Amino acid sequence: MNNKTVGIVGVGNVGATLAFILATKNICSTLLLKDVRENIVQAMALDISQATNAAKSKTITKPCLKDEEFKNCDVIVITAGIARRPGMTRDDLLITNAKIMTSVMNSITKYNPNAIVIIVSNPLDAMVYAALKASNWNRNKIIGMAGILDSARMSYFIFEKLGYGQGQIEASVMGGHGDSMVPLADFSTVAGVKLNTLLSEEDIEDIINKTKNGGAQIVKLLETGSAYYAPAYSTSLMIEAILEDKKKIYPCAVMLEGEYGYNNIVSGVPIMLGINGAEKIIELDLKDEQKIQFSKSVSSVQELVDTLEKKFFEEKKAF
Ligand SMILES: NC(=O)c1ccc[n+]([C@@H]2O[C@H](COP(=O)([O-])OP(=O)(O)OC[C@H]3O[C@@H](n4cnc5c(N)ncnc54)[C@H](O)[C@@H]3O)[C@@H](O)[C@H]2O)c1
Ligand SMILES: O=C(O)C[C@H](O)C(=O)O
Repeated sequence: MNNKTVGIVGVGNVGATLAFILATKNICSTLLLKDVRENIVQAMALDISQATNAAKSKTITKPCLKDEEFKNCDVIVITAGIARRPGMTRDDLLITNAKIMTSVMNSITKYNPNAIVIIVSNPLDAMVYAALKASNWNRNKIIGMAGILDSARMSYFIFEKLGYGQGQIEASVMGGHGDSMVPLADFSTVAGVKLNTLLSEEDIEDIINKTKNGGAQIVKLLETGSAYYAPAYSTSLMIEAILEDKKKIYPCAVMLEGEYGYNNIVSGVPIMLGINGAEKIIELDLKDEQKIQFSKSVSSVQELVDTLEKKFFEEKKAF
């Protein structure tokens, strides 16, 4: 058993599901939970602790009602914020969640100077930007979860189309976690076999569109919120890679400083995840068409960041 502490801020659907995975799978020794809803955070800590005992896992889960109790975390996951409902895009959550993200970052940085922070709240790339801006922390320490989820969705849609290959599919998605994300069919394989060997162009196009629409599809069916099992599981993979210094390559949202030709903007790219967070950014050799799509995706995140800068950070400075 390691001696690691993971903290989760926001124990709604994604946060509570993630807590359940971490505690029952014995991924950390201590799990700290925080939420503005104090009864919920206590209920989740009790329920998850009892599940942990059923699982004979050693993780200790604690609710934190005060800022100073939520301390010395190795990894912190932020899922705090509102989720979209049918008819909304993730971008509609921008200002509400930026306020929440800024207040959460202000409250956690003081007591957790060594933490690596994983952002889940949407709109994802803009929230990573807001968290970096609120904390002034280095870019390796604040990383967004989305690429693993989007790639898992793409893998599922490939399986759905083929009817075989589950467990052998490696799909790849980069760019922002929005409608203009960039599923990379060329970099996706089934047991090493390229997609275009197995599927027609039309089928691949259909998989790409379904992947881009994967979150909205679940929002429409759920009616009251958005997906949480696949998001929580994807986040747990990032946590394991960091805590165990696995140096695994995953698509995650990070601040670009020259990579792919972009600066001061967050986007999803393959990175190496280890004990220091985002330890390396990998630059794929993209084709011209993929570069154009990536550039459109970056531009849509840039629009959100510009709105944040004008409507949120400028206004905050004025007070
Ligand atoms: N990056 C991704 O791929 C991905 C995937 C799924 C969900 N999301 C996003 O994650 C967020 C959470 O989704 P969810 O389904 O868990 O929503 P949810 O409504 O079930 O949970 C959100 C939780 O945040 C809490 N919260 C709100 N303000 C807070 C604050 N200031 N401090 C602490 N806690 C606070 C709420 O009380 C609630 O328990 C949403 O923004 C959603 O869009 C992102
Ligand atoms: O779709 C959403 O709003 C939640 C999340 O970003 C997802 O992709 O499931």
